[in-house]
Parts: sequence; C-alpha cells; structure tokens
Amino acid sequence: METIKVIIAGPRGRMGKEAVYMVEQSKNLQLAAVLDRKYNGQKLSEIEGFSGVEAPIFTDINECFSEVEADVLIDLTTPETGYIHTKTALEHNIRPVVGTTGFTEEQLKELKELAEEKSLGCIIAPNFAIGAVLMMKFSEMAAKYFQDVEIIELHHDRKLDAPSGTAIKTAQMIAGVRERKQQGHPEEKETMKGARGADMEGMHIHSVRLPGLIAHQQVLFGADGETLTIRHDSYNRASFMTGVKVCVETVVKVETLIYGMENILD
Ligand SMILES: NC(=O)C1=CN([C@@H]2O[C@H](COP(=O)(O)OP(=O)(O)OC[C@H]3O[C@@H](n4cnc5c(N)ncnc54)[C@H](OP(=O)(O)O)[C@@H]3O)[C@@H](O)[C@H]2O)C=CC1
Ligand SMILES: O=C(O)C1=N[C@H](C(=O)O)C[C@H](O)C1
Repeated sequence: METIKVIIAGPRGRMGKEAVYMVEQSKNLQLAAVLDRKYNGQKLSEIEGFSGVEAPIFTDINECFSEVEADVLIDLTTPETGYIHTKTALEHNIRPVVGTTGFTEEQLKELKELAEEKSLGCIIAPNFAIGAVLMMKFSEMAAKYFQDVEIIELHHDRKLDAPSGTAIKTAQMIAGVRERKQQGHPEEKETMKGARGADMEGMHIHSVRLPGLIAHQQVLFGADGETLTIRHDSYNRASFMTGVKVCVETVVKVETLIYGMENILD
C-alpha cells in the first residue's frame, strides 16, 4: 500500500484537530505539512495539543505547495479561504478533499471545470459522516413518495454558513427526484421575516444555531394523515473522520470533481 502524503489546512480548528489525529493514526497516510494563518515556520509539535506531530507549518499556500511534496490537501477552514485553497491545490496538481461548506454554485462549477481540465480528483463533501450520507439518501428515496418536505438543520453557534452544506445538498438530492412544488398555502404571508425559513425549489430550510449542539438534521415529510421524519445526529467530530479517510483514499484514484460522498460509497 502506497503512503498518501497529506497537507491539512485549518489544523487548529475543531475539524482540523480531529483530521490531524486521524492522519497520524493511519498507517497509509502521512502528514506532510499544515496550512495555518499563524505560526509560519514552526512545527505543529510546538503548538499546544499537538505534541509529537512534527509537520511544518506554512501560512503561504504557494510556498507550502512549492516546497512540500504532497498528494492531497484536506481543507477544513472557511468558505472564502477554502475556495482559494481548493483552486490553488488543483493548480499545483494536488488533489483536494474539501469539508469546508458554503461554496457558491459558481465556485463549484469553476472548480469542476478546473479538475476536469487537469484530470485531477477533487472531492467536496458537505458531510463526511456515514449516517448523514444515509440520511440524505433515505430522504431522496422518500421524496419519490412524499412531495411535501421541510428540512430543519441544527448546529453549534460558531458555524459561519447558513443553511448548512448538508441541508443544501439534501434539498438538491430531493429536488432531483420530486416534481417542483411550492409548499404551504398559496396565499401564505410571513408576518415576521424569515418565519418560513429559506426557500429552495419550494422546499423550506430552517437553520437552528445553539451552544451545546454539534451537527444535526431532520427531514420531515408530510402527506394526508401521516408524516415521516428522518434524522441524523453527530455528537462529536470524530464521527466525520471515517469519511475523510475514505475520501483521501478515493481522491487519488479519480480524475474529476465529486460533490457529495454518496457518489463514492458502495
Ligand atoms: N464536511 C463535513 O463533514 C464537515 C464540514 N465542516 C465544515 O468545515 C469547516 C471548518 O469547521 P470547524 O472546524 O468547525 O471550524 P473552526 O472555526 O473550528 O476551524 C476553522 C479553522 O480554519 C482556520 N482558518 C480560517 N481562515 C484561514 C486562513 N485564511 N488560512 C488558514 N486557516 C484559516 C481557522 O484559524 P483561526 O483559528 O486562526 O481562526 C480555524 O483554525 C466549516 O466550513 C464547516 O462547515 C464541519 C464539520 C463537518
Ligand atoms: O459547521 C459544521 O459544524 C458542519 N458543517 C457541515 C455542513 O454545513 O453541513 C457538516 C456538518 O453538518 C457540520
């Protein structure tokens, strides 16, 4: 088994820390460097919480990609930074695995074109948790039979983007199988702005932000006399790491951009 050399962007973040730990624990992965906006030139081992992790820290992405030999970039930062990192990685022939959410449709399109032009793998996964991928797939199945659906996503209050990447992806998967329907009363009026949430293809998405939460989503379907609720909960960030590892192992074998882990799980 060949060792896959990995760079992690955002190593001090909630997800980044878990990813550093996952890579360090994986025999087939090697942490070649990290991208962090602080501590340029230091080793990760000099930062509290990373004792024994000898990867060098870079703040300049171009310098990092020119000096370090790497196969894959794992990006776990912010929407603006993550987009620049992903694009720059492809330009340097490094394959991105992106957990960062909040990219626009145009950005996704541009990255897909770039990955295809360079025949490079790139995986953008709004949710790495296996259970969350199943929740999205089950929702897609249910949407063939239930036209009316509302999505409630619930996250910690440090989250920057709303709605969550998972909620958008779920709505896209549902929209792919159901006929477009404007839900609710045709004459319904919001007496308080935002009461009905975001509207995507007639579906409503509601975003809850509270301390104490991690990442949760429920998809509610309704029909005459019955409802169906499909719910997933991540109680810690380790729940995402099996998926991150699968994506790293897959991205080195493909030559296009894959959006969503449901497209790589058997
Ligand atoms: N796909 C999935 O399954 C999951 C995706 N996510 C997504 O992953 C992303 C990260 O989430 P989370 O770990 O909770 O967020 P955090 O805020 O905890 O971490 C983000 C990290 O990115 C760093 N960062 C910000 N800007 C830059 C920059 N310009 N250069 C380098 N590093 C930078 C921050 O540094 P600093 O500390 O200095 O601010 C921070 O360490 C979010 O987009 C989130 O939505 C989260 C969970 C699961
Ligand atoms: O910011 C988070 O925490 C999460 N973000 C992703 C999203 O936007 O869907 C995945 C997960 O829900 C956690």
